Amino acid sequence: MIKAIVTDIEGTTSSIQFVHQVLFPYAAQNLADFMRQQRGEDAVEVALRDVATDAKIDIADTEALIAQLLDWIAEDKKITTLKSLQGMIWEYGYRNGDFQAHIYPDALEKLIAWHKQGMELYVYSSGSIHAQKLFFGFNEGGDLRYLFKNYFDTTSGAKRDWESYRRIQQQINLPASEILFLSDIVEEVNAAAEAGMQTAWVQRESENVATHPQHQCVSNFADIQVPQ
Ligand SMILES: CSCCC(=O)C(=O)COP(=O)(O)O
Ligand SMILES: [Mg+2]
Repeated sequence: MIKAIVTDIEGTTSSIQFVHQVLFPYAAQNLADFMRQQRGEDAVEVALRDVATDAKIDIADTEALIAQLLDWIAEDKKITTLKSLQGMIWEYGYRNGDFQAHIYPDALEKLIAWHKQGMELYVYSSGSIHAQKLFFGFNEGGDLRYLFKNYFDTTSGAKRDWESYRRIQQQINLPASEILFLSDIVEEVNAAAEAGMQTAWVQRESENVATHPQHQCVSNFADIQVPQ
């Protein structure tokens, strides 16, 4: 019996291209202006203090902090403080109508159907919770935030670490076996399975879907089985 579904975003509900060709470049292009305008704001300073400590940079050296953050964006680092700052920058783009977040039609259809059936839906992404709410709030499918009961990010831990899924399961407050986790990254579904969750490995761009003994293996949401 599945009572809750937790989904990844990039590569699962939505295309990798949108994240890598729209969101990441927007953050990179607007980072310097954002930093120069927003230094002094509490949330920005909290994030920058972590960046300065992690990278051993003087907190007063704005240009060095910008250079470090640009390197991390280019390397697609899933660092919580970077993700927090990216979310703040994306907010301008979404609110300005520069872009809307992508969602695959099969994901949209299934998420709506599962929600109507009373399934609890959650998101677990490396993007900050603020960024996730923007993603589903300013979405090609409309404002989809009503679909989700809660959101988890890397403050619950890294997505390839099984203990992160244990923490999420405790927050959801259901037995792990009643939670289905969806992701395009096999290491993430492996970690969720290690924590006892049911899993579906979503392989969107694959001509031939690889099989796996522990996971449902699908190419889109229409093929996901949800025993109820
Ligand atoms: C919240 S949308 C931006 C996604 C993002 O920043 C990212 O790194 C994608 O990570 P995911 O865990 O969704 O694959
Ligand atoms: Mg993903």
